[in-house]
Amino acid sequence: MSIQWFPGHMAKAKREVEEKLKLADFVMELVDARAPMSSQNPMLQDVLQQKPKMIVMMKKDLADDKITDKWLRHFSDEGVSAIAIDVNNKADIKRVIQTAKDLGRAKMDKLKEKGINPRPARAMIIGIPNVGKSTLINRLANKKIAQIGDKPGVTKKQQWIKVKNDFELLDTPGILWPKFEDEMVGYRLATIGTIKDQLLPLEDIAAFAIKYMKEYYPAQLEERYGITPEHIDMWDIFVSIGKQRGALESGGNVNFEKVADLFIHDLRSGKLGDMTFETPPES
Ligand SMILES: Nc1nc2c(ncn2[C@@H]2O[C@H](COP(=O)(O)OP(=O)(O)OP(=O)(O)O)[C@@H](O)[C@H]2O)c(=O)[nH]1
Repeated sequence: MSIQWFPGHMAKAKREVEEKLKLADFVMELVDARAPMSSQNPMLQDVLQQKPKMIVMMKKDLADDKITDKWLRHFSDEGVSAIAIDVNNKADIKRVIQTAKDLGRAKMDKLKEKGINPRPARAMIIGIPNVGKSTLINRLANKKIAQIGDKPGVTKKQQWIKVKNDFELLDTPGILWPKFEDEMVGYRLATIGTIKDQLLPLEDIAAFAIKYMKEYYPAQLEERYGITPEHIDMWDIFVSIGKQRGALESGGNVNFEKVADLFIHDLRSGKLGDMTFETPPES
């Protein structure tokens, strides 16, 4: 199944981002550390044109550290400065500020060479829904500015916030929607809770994630649900989880929807451990 956004919505979001971008010297592109490529927006590159950008891999506390390191090497090989952060870690926020300051300074030095008076560099945060844009803006601003929600699509409507004396940040982020030409992108984003659950059937999302875990994180599946490599059949796996966790209907049959719901809840809340659902192309 492929997911379609309304083309009108996407075009409007792109126009809005392009408008705001005119004001910014550089961009912080936020991606989810658990699916760093799928949570990038393919349109961003042509929207950005020549603007410098840094990538901030959000939610690293929920991702697999080994794969996060691989992604950081991948972005570095591509010549993009990237950092991985847990938004609730103060040292990580300092690293965001330092990386942004360096990127901004490079841009301002170029202006100085052209004889233009230096001023604080201006940054804008861009990312797909629910990636953590508002939370990061608030941490950088050191106060509550943007609306935060744990459901996609909460950020609404700007001024410049001074981030220490290092740079200025636009108080509203740019939202670009993910694109699902590859249905795997849709499944990865649904698994980590970035797209609305209504877009794909929950049982399909759970089946996708269980299959991925069987291949890459079998120990975590076994530890919580007793699912071993002998469990080959997805039906069998759902029944096992359902019986073990009491996801039953009144007649004692396993309720598949409940199983999918509790599994996805366990996964998103980190109860199944830290995981990443996408590896860099070369690995
Ligand atoms: N564990 C963890 N959670 C995070 C991190 N960053 C953000 N979150 C959570 O992710 C959820 C979404 O964050 P928001 O800041 O609302 O995301 P947004 O990108 O502004 O979302 P929209 O308004 O939908 O565009 C919230 O529940 C945050 O607490 C992080 O580094 N680690």
